[in-house]
Amino acid sequence: MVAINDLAETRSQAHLLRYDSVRGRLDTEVTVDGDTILVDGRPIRSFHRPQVGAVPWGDLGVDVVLEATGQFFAAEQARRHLDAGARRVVVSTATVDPDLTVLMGINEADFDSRRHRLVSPACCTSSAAAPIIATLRQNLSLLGGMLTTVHAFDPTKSSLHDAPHWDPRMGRAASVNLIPARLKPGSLHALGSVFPELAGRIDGLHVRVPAIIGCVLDLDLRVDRPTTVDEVNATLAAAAEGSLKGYLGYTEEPIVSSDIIGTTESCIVDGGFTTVVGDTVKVVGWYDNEWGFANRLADVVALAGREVRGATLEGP
Ligand SMILES: NC(=O)c1ccc[n+]([C@@H]2O[C@H](COP(=O)([O-])OP(=O)(O)OC[C@H]3O[C@@H](n4cnc5c(N)ncnc54)[C@H](O)[C@@H]3O)[C@@H](O)[C@H]2O)c1
Repeated sequence: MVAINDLAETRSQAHLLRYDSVRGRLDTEVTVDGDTILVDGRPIRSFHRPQVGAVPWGDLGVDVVLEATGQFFAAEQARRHLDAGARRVVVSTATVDPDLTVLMGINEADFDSRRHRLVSPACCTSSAAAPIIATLRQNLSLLGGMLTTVHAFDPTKSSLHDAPHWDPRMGRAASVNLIPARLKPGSLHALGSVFPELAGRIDGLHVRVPAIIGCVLDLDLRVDRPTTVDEVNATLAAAAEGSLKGYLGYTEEPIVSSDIIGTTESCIVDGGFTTVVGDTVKVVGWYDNEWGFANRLADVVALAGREVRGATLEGP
């Protein structure tokens, strides 16, 4: 890592790297020298520039910028990092207009370093649904779907008290409410772009709840032929041990959300809840919205950076 840009002062960034209320204390030396953070002796420059594209990434020799402020995920904004000299940009959420949405384990082979300069790994929820969809569509044609995720509250909401917000529900105190919202267009675009048969045929909502980390996904898919719980579970369990190992997990243990903190898969299917009624298959899966998704971000940053130095760029 070469540099960080955040509104927070350097000491505060270093402190939050060392101490985390969920993951505990980092077992590595972190010190500060002016506007440089030293992690195990390795220097990381720290900038504090609120405008996107204000850090001279080119001068710093940066290959990939991870745009993770939550403010600049639209392509028009995130591309300013490219104007500032970054070779590639990965946005940390689902967006409607990336050069490519990469769902690890599913379509990373589509990544073309020459054409794809702005890449999205989707969001934690769409990347949790994706390995289930990718697995079941191999055996069953998918006609449509609905999903609900019960999701730990996150910094996009007011946490402690009611506050003004463009979405009145999102402004309400997240620590004492269940707060429903529709899935964002970026999440739907991510799934529809990688699974074209579901474009316009999948939707849903998330319900933010007062848990610090952890989400449970309830995914209902309409399928084109009769199936059984055993067939669905066997297919998902096989993928978890085979083609999607590391991205999809499978359990029949009676777990709750605390039990998935620190897991690295995009989703862990809870086979005990799989249900089939008529042409509808319900699959339930757990995911760590922070550490699990951070692992996907790291995967996609590595993918975007891998060939960057040798790549010949197409277009501006
Ligand atoms: N938290 C999750 O579960 C989760 C999961 C998947 C994706 N995401 C996505 O990741 C993004 C960030 O989420 P987060 O939970 O890490 O939020 P966060 O609030 O913890 O982190 C955002 C950081 O960006 C900094 N920042 C804000 N505006 C800035 C600006 N103009 N310039 C520079 N720095 C700025 C903030 O100081 C903060 O440190 C969002 O797009 C979110 O949708 C979050």
